[in-house]
Amino acid sequence: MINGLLFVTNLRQLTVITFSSYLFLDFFMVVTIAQLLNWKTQQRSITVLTAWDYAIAQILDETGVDVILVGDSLAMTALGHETTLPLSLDAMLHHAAAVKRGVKRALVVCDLPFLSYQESDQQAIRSAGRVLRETGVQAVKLEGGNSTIAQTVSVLTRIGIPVMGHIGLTPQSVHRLGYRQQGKTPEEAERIYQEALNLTQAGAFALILEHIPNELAAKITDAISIPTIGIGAGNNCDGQVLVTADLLGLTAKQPPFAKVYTNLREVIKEATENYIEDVKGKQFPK
Ligand SMILES: Nc1nc(=O)c2c([nH]1)NC[C@@H]1CN(c3ccc(C(=O)N[C@@H](CCC(=O)O)C(=O)O)cc3)CN21
Ligand SMILES: CC(C)C(=O)C(=O)O
Ligand SMILES: [Mg+2]
Repeated sequence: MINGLLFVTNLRQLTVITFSSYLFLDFFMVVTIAQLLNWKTQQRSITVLTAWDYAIAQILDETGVDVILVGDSLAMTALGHETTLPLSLDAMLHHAAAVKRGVKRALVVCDLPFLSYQESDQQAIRSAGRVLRETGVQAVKLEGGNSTIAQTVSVLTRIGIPVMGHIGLTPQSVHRLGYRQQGKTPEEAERIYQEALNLTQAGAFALILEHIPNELAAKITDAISIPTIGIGAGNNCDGQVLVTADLLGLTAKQPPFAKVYTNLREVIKEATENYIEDVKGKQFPK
């Protein structure tokens, strides 16, 4: 309101005000799937981060991040498993419900764990249905883009369950693919491109592109109407996702494409050492 009064003073200020009120509105608006599509057309980058519990989700939501993903990477980062495969649907529901309780603004998406959707469309409906009913999150994500997976996405979408796709490096296939970059040969790139079209056609509302060449991610982003969210897929996607445990430096080792913004392992160690010293030295409690 105060800014609105200021704009009459000169034209340069008007530009500043308009821009800042855009950010201001973004910050207080609850994020919807329709908004993600708008942001793609406006070329306003979509920010996505993972979360695994209430406290982290609440902190991330307060920053104004757009989408919070309850990623099955929590099997590795929070539960200590070697891969994402051991995570059960019940364990995922437990984490997703906690995350959702911490979120007021961001759109919350939950990964469907390994073998909670690949068996049949019926299994996918039951699993995705449980995720929505028992946790309150707004959408599910599943891995792959072949015709079978696209069919599953189509079935879920048609019964009203929003689905985010995930192609390129799909960690639930680690024993077949490893963690190498995907889509390096022209044949592989063409297959991944087709998968992006399949999933768009099937009704997915957005696509994760993981660990594929920049040019392939750019080509897919240009070709499809839904937002692409990259991780190790270059700077030409409609948004980016990072595993929050990597961003915070909670993980001992990160993928080559991750950016570590702070070292919480060190911060936690120092605080803990200070506590131990205080107790042993009778400095706490006073
Ligand atoms: N903490 C964490 N961050 C992630 O981004 C993440 C997970 N966990 N768990 C699930 C998957 C696994 N991811 C990974 C893990 C390792 C590489 C990696 O080290 N790639 C190397 C070597 C691959 C190889 O040959 O084995 C590369 O140069 O591509 C990539 C993605 C991404 N996802
Ligand atoms: C890295 C993101 C896309 C993910 O699927 C996860 O964290 O499980
Ligand atoms: Mg995942």
